[in-house]
Amino acid sequence: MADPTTDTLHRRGLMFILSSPSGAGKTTIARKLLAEDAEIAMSISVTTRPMRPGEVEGKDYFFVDQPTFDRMVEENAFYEWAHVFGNCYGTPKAHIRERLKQGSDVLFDIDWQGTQQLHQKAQADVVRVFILPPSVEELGRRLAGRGTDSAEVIAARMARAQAEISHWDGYDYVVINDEVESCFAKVKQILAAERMRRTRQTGLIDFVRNLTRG
Ligand SMILES: Nc1ncnc2c1ncn2[C@@H]1O[C@H](COP(=O)(O)OP(=O)(O)OP(=O)(O)O)[C@@H](O)[C@H]1O
Ligand SMILES: Nc1nc2c(ncn2[C@@H]2O[C@H](COP(=O)(O)O)[C@@H](O)[C@H]2O)c(=O)[nH]1
Repeated sequence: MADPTTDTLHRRGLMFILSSPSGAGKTTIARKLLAEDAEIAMSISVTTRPMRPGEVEGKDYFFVDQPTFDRMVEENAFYEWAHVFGNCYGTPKAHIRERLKQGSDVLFDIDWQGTQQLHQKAQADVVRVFILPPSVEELGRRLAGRGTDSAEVIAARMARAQAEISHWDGYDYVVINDEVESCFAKVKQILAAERMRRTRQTGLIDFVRNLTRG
C-alpha cells in the first residue's frame, strides 16, 4: 500500500557528519552506510596526504599537491578546509548544494574543525555524530591493525587522540564503537530520526493544511 507521507512529502537533504579520533572506525561505519542506503552519498574530500595502499583516486579522496590545494582555497572552492596531521583536507563545494536541494543526503568524514565550519555555515542542515573508541588501548590496536600507516604516522595520530576526543561535546550525538554492528545500528537510527525532523519536511505545512481543511 502506498505510504501517504513518503508519497506527498518532500524533505531537504541533510549533511550527516561522522567524526572521531583517527582509527575509531568512522570510515568503516561510513562505508557500511553507503553500501546499504541509496539516499546518501559521500562527500569526497580533497587532500594533500599521500595515498594509502588500497585507496582509489576520486573514491576515497581527490589527492592533490599543495599548490593545487592552495589554488582551490584561493578560488573559494571549499565549504571548509583544515590542517589535520600535517596535511590539508577540504570539502569541495561541487555537487553538494544541488544534491541537498534535491532531497538527497550527504555523508561527511571530516574532523572537528571542519564540523565547526559546516555547522556555522549550514546549521539547520547539519547533523553531527562523534564516534568514540571503547578505550585508548583499543584505538592503538585498530590503527596498528589497519596496516596502512607507518609507525611514525600511528604515533602521531595516537598523540593527537586526546585532543580530538576533547571535542566530543561539539556534537549532537556520541556513539561508542565497541562492536561494529551495534555502532552501525545506532548510527542508522540517528539518520532515520533526523530525516523525519519536522523542520526538514518541506511539504508538511501543505499536508497538514489539507488534513485540517474540514
Ligand atoms: N568496532 C570495531 N572493532 C574492531 N575493529 C574495528 C572496529 N571498527 C573499525 N575497526 C577497524 O579499525 C581500523 C580503523 O578503522 P577506520 O579506518 O574505519 O577508522 P577511522 O576512524 O576512519 O580512521 P581515520 O580517521 O584514520 O581514517 C580498521 O582496520 C577497521 O577495520
Ligand atoms: N576538516 C576536514 N577533515 C577531513 C576532511 N577529510 C578528511 N578529514 C579528516 O582528516 C582526518 C584524517 O583522515 P585520514 O583519511 O588521513 O585518516 C580524519 O579525522 C578525517 O575525518 C575534510 O575534507 N575536512
